[in-house]
Amino acid sequence: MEPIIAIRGLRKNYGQKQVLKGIDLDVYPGQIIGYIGPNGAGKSTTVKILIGLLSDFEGEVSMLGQDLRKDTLTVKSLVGYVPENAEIYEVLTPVEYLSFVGKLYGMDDALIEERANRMLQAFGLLENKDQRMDTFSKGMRQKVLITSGLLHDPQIVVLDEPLSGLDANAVIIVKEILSLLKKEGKTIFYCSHMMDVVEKVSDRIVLINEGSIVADGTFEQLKQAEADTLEKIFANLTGSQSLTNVADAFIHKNQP
Ligand SMILES: Nc1ncnc2c1ncn2[C@@H]1O[C@H](COP(=O)(O)OP(=O)(O)OP(=O)(O)O)[C@@H](O)[C@H]1O
Repeated sequence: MEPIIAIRGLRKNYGQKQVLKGIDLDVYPGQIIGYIGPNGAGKSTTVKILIGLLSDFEGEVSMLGQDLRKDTLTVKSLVGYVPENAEIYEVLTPVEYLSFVGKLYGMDDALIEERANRMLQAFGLLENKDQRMDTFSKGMRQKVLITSGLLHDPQIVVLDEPLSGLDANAVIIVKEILSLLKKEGKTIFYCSHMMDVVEKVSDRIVLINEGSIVADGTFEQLKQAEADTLEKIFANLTGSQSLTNVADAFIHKNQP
């Protein structure tokens, strides 16, 4: 099977700082990849490259067989992106915002309305659909962002910490949405710090540390190689010192 996302020798620098140090990764159609790593590991940088927001990288990235550098527009039309936070146009209502997003993807009005209503209803936001979003809570805005990322029925869905601000019920809905998308054959690239969710929804976990992949496999494979929970696996492979000692040093003055 051909990979739907193929990343070869991906490097990215910000000034002198090398943030991605040669990432090689093949993602196959229908996989849910949990892309995890400590703060500053390079997850969002990878995501920004995949969705075509950053183009000054070294290496090769192809999505759906298209070279990202040569055909950014096609790739963008087939990929859905759900960010953690976005500059959402707060003076708009969800209906206005989603209609704007849908039109950018070339969708017709009837399809936008049908899909937007269905998704907003699932999130319990239908009664707020004509309300300006500057009156919304963080979680309500996040639900609109998730809806806008999935509105055009993309083949690949890239999510960067999408559960930020969501209540427990919405988290359950999003987890369910991810497994339904998988059943439809969509490919999901999911970045998160919520280890319990990653453990449950991902069928492959890729752990990145300081710009390099340090583990790649199913949760079962990582468990056999490292430890019995994803939290422990994460700590084993990325913690430079005992995390308990770090907490202790944070709270207590060093004893002479
Ligand atoms: N625009 C930028 N200019 C300079 N440095 C940047 C920029 N964006 C990110 N970096 C640096 O690149 C490194 C990787 O950042 P990135 O946002 O990809 O990490 P991350 O794994 O997503 O982290 P987090 O879990 O905290 O979101 C960090 O050291 C960060 O300071």
